[in-house]
Amino acid sequence: MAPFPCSARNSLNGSWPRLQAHDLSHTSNLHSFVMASAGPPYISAGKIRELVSMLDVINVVEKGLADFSNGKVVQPVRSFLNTTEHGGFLGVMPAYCYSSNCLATKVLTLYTDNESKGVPNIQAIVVQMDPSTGSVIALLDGVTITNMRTAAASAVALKYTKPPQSDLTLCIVGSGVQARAHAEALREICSYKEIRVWGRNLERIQKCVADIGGDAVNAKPYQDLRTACEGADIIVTVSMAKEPIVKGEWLKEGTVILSVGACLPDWRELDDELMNNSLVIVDSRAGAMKEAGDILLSKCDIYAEVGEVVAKGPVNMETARSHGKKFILFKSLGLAIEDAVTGQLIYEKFNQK
Ligand SMILES: NC(=O)C1=CN([C@@H]2O[C@H](COP(=O)(O)OP(=O)(O)OC[C@H]3O[C@@H](n4cnc5c(N)ncnc54)[C@H](O)[C@@H]3O)[C@@H](O)[C@H]2O)C=CC1
Ligand SMILES: O=C([O-])C1=[NH+]CCC1
Repeated sequence: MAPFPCSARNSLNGSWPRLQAHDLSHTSNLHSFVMASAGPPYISAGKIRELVSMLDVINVVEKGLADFSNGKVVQPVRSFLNTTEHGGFLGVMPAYCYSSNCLATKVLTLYTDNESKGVPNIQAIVVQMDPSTGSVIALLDGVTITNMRTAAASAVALKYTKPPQSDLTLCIVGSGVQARAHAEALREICSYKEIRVWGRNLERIQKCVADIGGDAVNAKPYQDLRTACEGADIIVTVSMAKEPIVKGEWLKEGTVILSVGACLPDWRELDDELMNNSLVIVDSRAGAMKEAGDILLSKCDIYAEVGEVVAKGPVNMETARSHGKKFILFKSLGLAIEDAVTGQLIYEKFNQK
């Protein structure tokens, strides 16, 4: 539940009312004052999942990515700073889009070994603003938004690159938060005869397989990464690896790779052979040239932004082969516009309730 009713806001412009001294003369007005002075609503993880489905998020992210590549989004490449002594990062991700009428910023932290401390590796909050005034209209759980919109962006990429055959094998490399979100989102796009889950720890792989749906969705644990990747039609990499772990020589021609981890210039998940044999689609060219270790260090070419592909139509292996490539790869780094459009959708649904 929201901590206070949305009716405390000015229904015309969404801002918080200014209070006069006489407003406090009645208990009910005092109540309104307490409500209003508490500030904008906080929309929690549970509430977000009640308000929007994964399919809703896929749809707004698809439009957001197209708008981004079409010049309708104002968004700098995010800035990251290191908390060097603690091995983490703080990122700030602002975006404004006039066609979606949204203005927001996400603040996130990225740590790689928080598990021992009992907190997630990625934590975040999204601050949603009214573009016409700059007033903060809502604070939203940024972990849920990050999970949903990241998997939604991969689902959009898969929608436009999916292999033609039915009964596909999906391999998920990693068994954390994004592994679960991707299993949910990618099932909106294709059906799978097998969902393979690889991780470094059997107990965690089995937990992830069970959370995804186990036998009901044909999910199976894999402890050997090469075996998990061999013969897969779609591979999604969602690990915290900093060195290449997936090799091009393992993959069959025509594999679609959704590469979601390795979001820093010296981090890798994929080897040079895989990168150089792939038709590479990115979420943002500017972001990729600053942050994508797999692209920067392999020196591979970029074919297009995913928003351009959304505008022009699907890409298939014929296109890849005509560029001398064996695989199609989407390199996701995560864009502020994905958070902004998702936050706006959640805020609008919150106000309709
Ligand atoms: N592109 C985007 O928009 C986003 C990308 N990410 C990235 O996705 C990846 C996964 O994120 P979460 O699932 O939230 O993290 P998580 O911490 O929940 O899961 C990470 C997984 O990677 C495994 N792992 C850790 N170190 C590894 C190593 N050296 N080699 C192989 N596996 C290793 C862990 O055991 C775990 O299964 C991260 O790299 C994160 O930065 C996360 C959010 C958004
Ligand atoms: O876009 C995003 O939120 C993130 N990208 C990598 C870590 C988190």
